[in-house]
Amino acid sequence: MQRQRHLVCFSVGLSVLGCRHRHVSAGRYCCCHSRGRFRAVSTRTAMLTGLSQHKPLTFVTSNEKKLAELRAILRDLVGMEVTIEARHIDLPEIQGEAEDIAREKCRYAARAIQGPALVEDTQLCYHAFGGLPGPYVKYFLRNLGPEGMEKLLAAWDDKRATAQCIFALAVDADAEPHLFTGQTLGRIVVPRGKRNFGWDPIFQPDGHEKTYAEMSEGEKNAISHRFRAASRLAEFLRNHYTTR
Ligand SMILES: O=P(O)(O)OP(=O)(O)OP(=O)(O)OC[C@H]1O[C@@H](n2cnc3c(O)ncnc32)[C@H](O)[C@@H]1O
Ligand SMILES: [Mg+2]
Repeated sequence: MQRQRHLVCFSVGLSVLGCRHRHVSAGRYCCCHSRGRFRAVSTRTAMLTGLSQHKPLTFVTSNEKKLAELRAILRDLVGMEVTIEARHIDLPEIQGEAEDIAREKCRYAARAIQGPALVEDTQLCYHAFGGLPGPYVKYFLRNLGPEGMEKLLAAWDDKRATAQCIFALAVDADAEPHLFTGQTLGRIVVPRGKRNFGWDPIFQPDGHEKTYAEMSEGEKNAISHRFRAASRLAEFLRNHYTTR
C-alpha cells in the first residue's frame, strides 16, 4: 500500500522548535522548521499512533525537577529539539506494581487532557526490602527525609538499590498506554550533596564516587534512570513521528 504523506502536529505540549534533520533520509523533505511544530509522517503511522493535528501530546506532572531533567535529556543527550510544557494535575496514584501505577496515572491524565498524554512515575527500590519503598518513595521521603531513609537500612548489610523511571504515553484519551522503563543500579549512602531533588543525596550509582546530588546536571542525566527511560521514549517518538 502506498503511504500518503500529510502533516501531523508533533505536539503543543511537546513541540518541535527546530530540527536537526536527523530523521530525514536522503531525498525526503522535512517540514519541521516550516511552522515550528509540524513534521511529515505517513497516514498509516498517524492512524497507528492515534495522534492528529488536533490532539497535541502533553506531559502531565506536578514535579518541576522531572520536567527540567526530561527537557535537558531530550535536548542535550538524545538530540531531539523539543520544548515541553507541563500541566500540573494532581493525578491519583493507585497502590500496586509500578507498571500498573504508571498505566493508571496515564489513563487518568489522558482522560483529563482528552488527548495524548505523557506521565512519569519514579521508584526507589531497596534490594534488602524486596523492592520497597519502590513507588511509595515519595511518602517515605516526605516523612523520614533523606537521613531517615538511609537509616532504614542500618540493620542490613545489603545497601543496594535500584532507581527506576517509567514513562507512560497514551496516544489518545482512551488508548492503552505504552511504557518506557529505565533503571540505574546503586547503593544507599549517608546523604551527601545538594538537597534540591528528592532522594538524590542518598543514591550513589554503581561505578561512581558521587551521589546523584553531588553530580552536575549533565553527569546525572548521562547515566540516570530517567535518561535510560527517556531514551526509549525518544526512540518510540522517532519511529512514530519521523519521515520515512
Ligand atoms: O506528579 P508526579 O509526576 O507524580 O511527580 P511526583 O513528585 O509525585 O513523583 P512520583 O509520584 O514519581 O514520586 C517519586 C518521588 O521520588 C522523587 N524523585 C523522582 N525522581 C527523582 C530523581 O531523579 N532523583 C531524586 N528523587 C526523585 C520525587 O520527588 C518524589 O518524591
Ligand atoms: Mg506522584
